[in-house]
Amino acid sequence: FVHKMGTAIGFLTVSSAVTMSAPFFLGRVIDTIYASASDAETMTASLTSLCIMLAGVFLCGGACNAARVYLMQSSGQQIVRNLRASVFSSILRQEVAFFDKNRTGELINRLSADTAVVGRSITDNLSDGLRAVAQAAAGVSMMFYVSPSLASFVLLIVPPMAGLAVIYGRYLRSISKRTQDALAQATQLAEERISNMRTVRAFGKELSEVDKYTQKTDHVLGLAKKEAVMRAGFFGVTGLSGNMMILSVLYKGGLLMASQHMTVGELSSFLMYTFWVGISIAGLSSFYSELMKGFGAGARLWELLDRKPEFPLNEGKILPADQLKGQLKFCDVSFAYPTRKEAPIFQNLNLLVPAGSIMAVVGASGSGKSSMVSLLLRLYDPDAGVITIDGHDIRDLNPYWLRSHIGTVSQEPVLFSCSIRENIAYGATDPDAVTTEDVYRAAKVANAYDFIQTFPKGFDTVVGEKGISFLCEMVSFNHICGFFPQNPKILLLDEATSALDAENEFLVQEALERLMEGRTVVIIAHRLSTIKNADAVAVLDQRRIAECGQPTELLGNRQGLFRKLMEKQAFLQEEQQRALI
Ligand SMILES: Nc1ncnc2c1ncn2[C@@H]1O[C@H](COP(=O)(O)OP(=O)(O)OP(=O)(O)O)[C@@H](O)[C@H]1O
Repeated sequence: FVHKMGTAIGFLTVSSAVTMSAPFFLGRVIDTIYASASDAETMTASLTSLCIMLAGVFLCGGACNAARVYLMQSSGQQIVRNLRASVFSSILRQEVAFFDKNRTGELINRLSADTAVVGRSITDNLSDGLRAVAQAAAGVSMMFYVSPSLASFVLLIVPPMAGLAVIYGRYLRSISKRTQDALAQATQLAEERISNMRTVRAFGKELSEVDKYTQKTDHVLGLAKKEAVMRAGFFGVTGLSGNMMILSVLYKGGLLMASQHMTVGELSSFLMYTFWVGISIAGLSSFYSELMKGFGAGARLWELLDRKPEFPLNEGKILPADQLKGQLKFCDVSFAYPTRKEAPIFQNLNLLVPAGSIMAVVGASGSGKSSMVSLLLRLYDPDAGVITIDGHDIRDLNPYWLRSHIGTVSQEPVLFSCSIRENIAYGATDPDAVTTEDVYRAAKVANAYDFIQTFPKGFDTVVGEKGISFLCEMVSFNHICGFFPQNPKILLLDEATSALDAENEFLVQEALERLMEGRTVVIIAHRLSTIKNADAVAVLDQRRIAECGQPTELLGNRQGLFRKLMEKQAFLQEEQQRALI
């Protein structure tokens, strides 16, 4: 990169030198024409040779300029690419709580829009800016060389213009940050509504959502208009002062010519230099505005790039896999989600899941069943207390290692929009090494093979529908279990309630039961059959485990919470059946 930039700056120097020497030589051409105007033959000869030489020099300058633009642009695109990769990597490293606080739309906006703004500001813009600086400097020097007195007169205009530029730059920087923020909010709104389109449609909110989005974009538009007014004012003033400058050069230059202090060629050269300096200053001011915009967007990016995730990603203790028994223990665990500190989910929760046993967790909706799973996966850390696996605090363990030894099947698995085959292989350590046979074998273990074959495209079906994705997750999970060395000792299952039809549900259930053998299982249970087959049931209530014991034992306690919960469920099921009839 440094090498490329160095070469580009070399080309820039040559092309600018050629450009900036042009007015000087053109002045000479004019003087030649003037001096030999009466002698046509001499004039033709000297004019031809001068013009041929100059054309060669200009050709060289043009080529250098093209090379500079190419090099700058390509290294600029390289910077944008690297920036995008680093920002994406930094986002993916953050702890789960970070994603509760920062919405997807906003992060996507940083990844696409902010990187583009920063990219533009340090690529094309930097290249044009450097050129403008070089040309302005050379132009001013040449102006002094041609006529020091005229130059000092003209340059009186520079200090007030510089002051104006500084004020304008400051304003632009702040407004650009506000515009990017407003844009992020609009993107976030759009992202949420598009991804929850079903809800929007169900409530018939399309028009009001369009209104809301329009309001957000109106805000962006308002800011953009303010920026436009500022820009208009600034460019108007710079344009006007440029013209005034030329006018004053002609006036004062004319007087100097009259007093024989300047030739017509010198005045022409000077005028051309004034033009060049004017153009370069205009270039500098747009360079400056783009740079300020880049700083505005960049500030948000650096913030993200510099952010250290609260949890390590891949450091900590690794236990020998064959020694892992899978005993799980919650000791006095208290926890509240970082975004809702005022609403604790657990307070002094205690639970022991012996190695190799099946623990069904039940509780009312919102009692924190899924939160227990999140804590076990170390997506969040408890505020107090410890969670251990075989007596080891999970905070001391390597999170990668921990998660590779815990198999999870969630209620609503979100898969990527690729084929079932690719989704099945996703869980593997090296998805590229997974063969078609591996995929089929995994599908068979999960009882999903026949089901998947019923789709017209079989394993090449692109995942989307809920039922299909659930089965795929099953298969991918089996894959990890059965064919890969990790072979998770611990399973965390969030039992599906409704995604499948009766026949497939039976098949999935059967596959799950086969998988549970010989592993420690924590299952968020919704079915009575699952609960009855578990070794123990834990009932979550009031931020702790209210009851824990064998299912039959707990059912025996008529006043117990479990019994009440079950009665309610049985009642509800009866109601549902009656409604169906
Ligand atoms: N990421 C989060 N940030 C803030 N609050 C959350 C988050 N996830 C869940 N909660 C809240 O924590 C509480 C417990 O949620 P949790 O999903 O663990 O309950 P649950 O028992 O699994 O419920 P359900 O049976 O409906 O899935 C709920 O009030 C929920 O709104």
